[in-house]
Amino acid sequence: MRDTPQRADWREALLNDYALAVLTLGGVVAVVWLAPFAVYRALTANWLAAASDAILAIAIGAAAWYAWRTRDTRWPGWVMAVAIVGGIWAIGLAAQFAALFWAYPGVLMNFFLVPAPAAVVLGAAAVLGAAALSWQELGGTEGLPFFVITNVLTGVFGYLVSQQAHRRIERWQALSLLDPLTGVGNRRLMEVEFAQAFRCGASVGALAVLDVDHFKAINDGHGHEAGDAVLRDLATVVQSALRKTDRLYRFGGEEFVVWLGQGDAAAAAAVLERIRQVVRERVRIAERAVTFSAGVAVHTAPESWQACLARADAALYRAKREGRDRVVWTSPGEGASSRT
Ligand SMILES: Nc1nc2c(ncn2[C@@H]2O[C@H](COP(=O)(O)OP(=O)(O)OP(=O)(O)O)[C@@H](O)[C@H]2O)c(=O)[nH]1
Repeated sequence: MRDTPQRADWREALLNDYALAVLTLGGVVAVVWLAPFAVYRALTANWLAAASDAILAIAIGAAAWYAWRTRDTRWPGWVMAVAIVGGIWAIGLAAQFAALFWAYPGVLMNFFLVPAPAAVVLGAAAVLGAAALSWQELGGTEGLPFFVITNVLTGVFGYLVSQQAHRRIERWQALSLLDPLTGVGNRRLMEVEFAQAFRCGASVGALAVLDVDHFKAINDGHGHEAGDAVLRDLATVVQSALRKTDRLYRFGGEEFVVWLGQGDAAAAAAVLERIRQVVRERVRIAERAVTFSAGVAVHTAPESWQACLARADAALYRAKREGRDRVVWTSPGEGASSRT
């Protein structure tokens, strides 16, 4: 039987994003373990334990829910990591020897939720805090070293595996999501980021498609390597003119996409004007300025990114037809307007 798209989607998300997988695991524990325990403690009038179980269940459950909704695991990761420390302390405070075994998955999970130094600090705080609070249950100096050393080993294992996973992901991202010639994001990264940004249905700024003018002539006249150097210079120069919130992608060939994610059309126009100026000043081939044409579309929700990009592309073709070295704007319902 073939997977439905939704099923394949959540399975892919779990397999590809280990922070999301760990948050999901935490969410499951919160729902099937902590929440029933909170109810049980309340029914047996153990109010403090009921309250702490309920707080943990809500915090971890909400973090997992938020991560699934937004696919953003940064804040949920922190919430769950801190909740884990709180939970382990609560176990120490309640002096429940058997429940101290929760420390091991907790220490391990934190390495997949927050950066390694934070996971080390949180893990140490959780284990030492719980050990100090359950000194008696651990058998004092007899049990304590075992508890600490086995947790340290768990932490070292978590550190090694999470660091290897991080490195692999970084390498994979560099190979699959960055353009090897210019170092900027490639079309695949653009699609991933646009799908993420446009999914909430709000307006996300403006998209511009930039295309180097007469690039074939540059290649034919100066060689393919000189053409490559122009593309590299152009990417560096455009990147330097962008704001922190803007994104640059190589769409393919001599075509780039700029996502001007913040501010209104006037702010986007100012950035594009800056780009035009710096490219003209700093990207040269045999002392001659290299120019580009651009089409820009201001996004209006709920337009899809594909439709927005198609409008920017249509505007680019108008810029080429009108003589190149210019920026043509279009917005939904309006005809394209030209600014050189
Ligand atoms: N050096 C180099 N050339 C490339 C690369 N990718 C595509 N090209 C070349 O880019 C050129 C694009 O040419 P055209 O599509 O005719 O466009 P153009 O000459 O820039 O003309 P206009 O866009 O109409 O101004 C082709 O010659 C491609 O071979 C690349 O990675 N490096």
